[in-house]
Amino acid sequence: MSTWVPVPEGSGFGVNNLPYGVFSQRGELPRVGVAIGELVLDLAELANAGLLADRRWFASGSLNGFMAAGRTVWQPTRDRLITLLTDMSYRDEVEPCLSPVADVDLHMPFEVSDYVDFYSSREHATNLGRILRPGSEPLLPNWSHLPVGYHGRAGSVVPSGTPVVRPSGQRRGDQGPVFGPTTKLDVEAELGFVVGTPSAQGQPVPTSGFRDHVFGFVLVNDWSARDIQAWEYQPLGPFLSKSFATSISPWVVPVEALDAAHVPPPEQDPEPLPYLRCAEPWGLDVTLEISINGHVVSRPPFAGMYWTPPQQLAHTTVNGAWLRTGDLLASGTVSGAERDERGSLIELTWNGNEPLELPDGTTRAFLEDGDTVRISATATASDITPIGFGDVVGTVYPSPS
Ligand SMILES: O=C(O)/C=C/C(=O)CC(=O)CC(=O)O
Ligand SMILES: [Ca+2]
Ligand SMILES: [Mg+2]
Repeated sequence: MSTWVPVPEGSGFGVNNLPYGVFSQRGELPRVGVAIGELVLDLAELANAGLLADRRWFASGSLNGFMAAGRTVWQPTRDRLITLLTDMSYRDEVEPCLSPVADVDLHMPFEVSDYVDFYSSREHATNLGRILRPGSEPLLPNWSHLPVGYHGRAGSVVPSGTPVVRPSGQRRGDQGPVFGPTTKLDVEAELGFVVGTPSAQGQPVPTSGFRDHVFGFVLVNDWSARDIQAWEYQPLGPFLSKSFATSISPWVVPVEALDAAHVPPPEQDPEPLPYLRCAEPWGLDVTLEISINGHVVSRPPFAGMYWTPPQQLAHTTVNGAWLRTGDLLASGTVSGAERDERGSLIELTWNGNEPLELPDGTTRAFLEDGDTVRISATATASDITPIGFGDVVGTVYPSPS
């Protein structure tokens, strides 16, 4: 499959990807677009020109309408876009609908309904257990029987580029709690998936229903204040330590685009209960990359995640809780077995005890004001053109207090 659009080598946005996002030209209203190479294809304009069936989903400041329309709309739209971008005979009509991504503003791609965050990397969960609960078993007995998760704060999910203001809160002190700006500001590199088609109240979605309900994947940075977290989290889990900002990437990679990147996930022992079994191999051969101020500090491998996206979806709905368009379910921090595969600073620096040395001569235990964190990811099966997720970026601003 080759496109007439010039796609630079290694772009990650080839015609096999076509991620959806929301963008605006200077002075114009946001609308839906698709990334190809270093360009964005304006779907509202394409529909205006009579080249796409329906305009109302695309002349919109969010993907929610299109996502709610379901797979019977997503699939023909994707097929049509591939035709328009590969068949030379459409070039003259389609070209006016392309603009350089560098010339547009990218927005929040969808409105988040609910936000769930899992804890599905065995390596991450083991590291956090060792750091936060030394002297006890790092993994609690439930961990290998269900994908542990918590409901996060949907309203604090922000698009890439949004400044992250250093949060204040309580942390443990020698003579009782201390209040002030966090001294342990951290990141968590994750992939998230977003629900398109809702489900009915009381009707669990099986693992085999993943494709019917899920629209696509984004990158997630679950910013975390580790000192606030360590003091507040027992027994109900993280609250203010993670609700001040969660950043997502602007491009939503369609579920189908990743079909070529599936790999068998790690073997699950003990065998999960029947509702968590999954016939398809839903490991994803995606490598994330975390950089601080332009220096790569880690490359976490998503293929090693113990609990897979369909298992997370089935677990979320097994009690009859229903899905809504815009529900965002994040994987949990992606960490591999090697030090340079860990998905958070608390792991990379072992709670600040082993600071990272950056090539610019500075060291980091946790984030400093002014630091810019960039997380990117690519699916790179050997026989496919790499599929990029773009990136999610955030700069730390000082506490206002
Ligand atoms: O082990 C803990 O108490 C806490 C762990 C986390 O902070 C992780 C969390 O947000 C879930 C994840 O990203 O894996
Ligand atoms: Ca997290
Ligand atoms: Mg909520």
